[in-house]
Amino acid sequence: MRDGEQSPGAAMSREDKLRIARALERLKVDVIEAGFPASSPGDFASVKAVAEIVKDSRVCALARTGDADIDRAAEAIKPAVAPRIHTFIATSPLHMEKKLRMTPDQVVEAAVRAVKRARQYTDDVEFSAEDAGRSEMEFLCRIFEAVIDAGATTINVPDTVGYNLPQQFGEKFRYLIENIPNSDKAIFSAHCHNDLGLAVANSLAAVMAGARQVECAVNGLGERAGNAALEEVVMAVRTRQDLFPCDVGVDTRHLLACSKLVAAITGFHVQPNKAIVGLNAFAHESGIHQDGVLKSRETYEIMRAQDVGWQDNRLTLGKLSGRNAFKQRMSSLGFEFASQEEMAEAFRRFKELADKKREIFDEDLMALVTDMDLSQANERIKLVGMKACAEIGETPQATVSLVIDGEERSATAEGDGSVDATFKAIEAIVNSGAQLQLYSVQSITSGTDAQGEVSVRLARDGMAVNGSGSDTDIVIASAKAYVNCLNLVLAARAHAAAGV
Ligand SMILES: CC(=O)SCCNC(=O)CCNC(=O)[C@H](O)C(C)(C)COP(=O)(O)OP(=O)(O)OC[C@H]1O[C@@H](n2cnc3c(N)ncnc32)[C@H](O)[C@@H]1OP(=O)(O)O
Ligand SMILES: CC(C)C(=O)C(=O)O
Repeated sequence: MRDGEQSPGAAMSREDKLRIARALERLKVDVIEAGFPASSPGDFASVKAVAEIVKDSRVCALARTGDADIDRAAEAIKPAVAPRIHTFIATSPLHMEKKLRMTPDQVVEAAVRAVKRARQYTDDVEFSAEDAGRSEMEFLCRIFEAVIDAGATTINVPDTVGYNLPQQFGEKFRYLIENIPNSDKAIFSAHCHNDLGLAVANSLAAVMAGARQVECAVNGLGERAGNAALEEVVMAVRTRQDLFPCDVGVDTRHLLACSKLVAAITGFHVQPNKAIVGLNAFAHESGIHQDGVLKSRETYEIMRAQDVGWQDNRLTLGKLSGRNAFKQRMSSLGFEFASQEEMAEAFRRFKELADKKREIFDEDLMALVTDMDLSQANERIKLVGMKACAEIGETPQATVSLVIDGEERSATAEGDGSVDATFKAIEAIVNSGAQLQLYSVQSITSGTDAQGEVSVRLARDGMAVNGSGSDTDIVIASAKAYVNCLNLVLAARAHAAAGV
């Protein structure tokens, strides 16, 4: 949480940190580094609040080597069941000379003094040699031996600027553990940054070489290009138990929920192709893969989607998909083909459509097999008026007027926000019984006058329908998308009723 928050733009309030701390505890992480209490009164209060509520994980606070930082950290974590102080100082020639303006001897002295002071507050003290990735090995051995003697129980080796390569980083751990006389009295830890995209690989190399703590962040957040992604480190160790000499205690079924919470709080959304928690991490688009997965999941999946919190894997349909996936999806929508010829003809038309359209939705498939062109579907419902009010301290309200088959009807409803109130007002008129499965807004261009494009997915009777609407006002765009979806649902239902 501490380094994750160092992502530019990801600063978190006390309430945000509490929500994330609860999620991390549910995930069963061993240590939550909650913040840097000396950095501000607000962060001090956040760390203290986290220390007060977390019971099952250690709660750690970061501090520079100065007395004031250590004392502030100690005060913040005092309420914790298992408090840890993490103190650090830079050890690379560049940092010592240019940033700290200290000699190596002064750095060792400051480190030892800080660890001893921290030990007066807790017997769980971590020491980090900042920029260890560019530090001299002999100096690292010297300072680590000294701080272990002073009482440090965890020795962290940060690749602060993400400069190392996996083999090299692993070698460093091997060298340190073998050459520091008292290395057996501390747990060695890796803290890797992702400047070269190697944070996870370097962390894993460190574990192979003897590290037993990995400092990581959900979704790989952190200073600059971020830290090692927690979910990737955890699943690599869990999935390759044949190679790792240790396991992790994390309850992986909460990984996705935790990732979503962190994304929602920080506003840093996860890219679709992100390992483990990206939307496409368990989605198969191409025919050969889909066929394999349908026959035996393991052909193209090394992990189970359910084990990291997804409901299931997904077979998406597009121009690269094959007959088996197409047939399976049609069957799940309730269509069984009467003959091979009928199936071949439907598949031919599916491919034709897929060449034109990037994503194929369920209603496109319905249209294919029922010969109806949903894009031309009659608009039985028309949005002719709407008003939405949102005032601070008042419940949002919306009034919507629709013309349905020529007859105008209006309704007013309240909701959790203007969009929710609008959807409720529409439902008060049409009473469709459909479930809202997805709502997303995207701005088509930048600027506050940009058009908002809203996508809505409604599901009914096992069929999902996607509608969209755009407007410079996102509440109106939302109403248009919902009505568009309802028209598609009605068209599909009418077709089904007509037995087409
Ligand atoms: C690698 C990492 O991620 S380390 C963690 C980084 N996180 C942060 O910096 C977030 C919190 N930081 C802050 O809020 C502020 O930087 C503070 C409160 C810590 C310090 O603020 P300021 O007193 O205004 O100092 P400023 O940030 O300008 O400079 C840092 C000072 O700390 C010193 N310093 C840096 N690391 C250490 C250390 N480990 N031990 C002792 N002093 C240190 C620097 O040399 C510099 O000292 P100087 O002012 O004598 O030149
Ligand atoms: C304080 C240390 C562990 C750190 O964040 C870094 O070196 O990147």
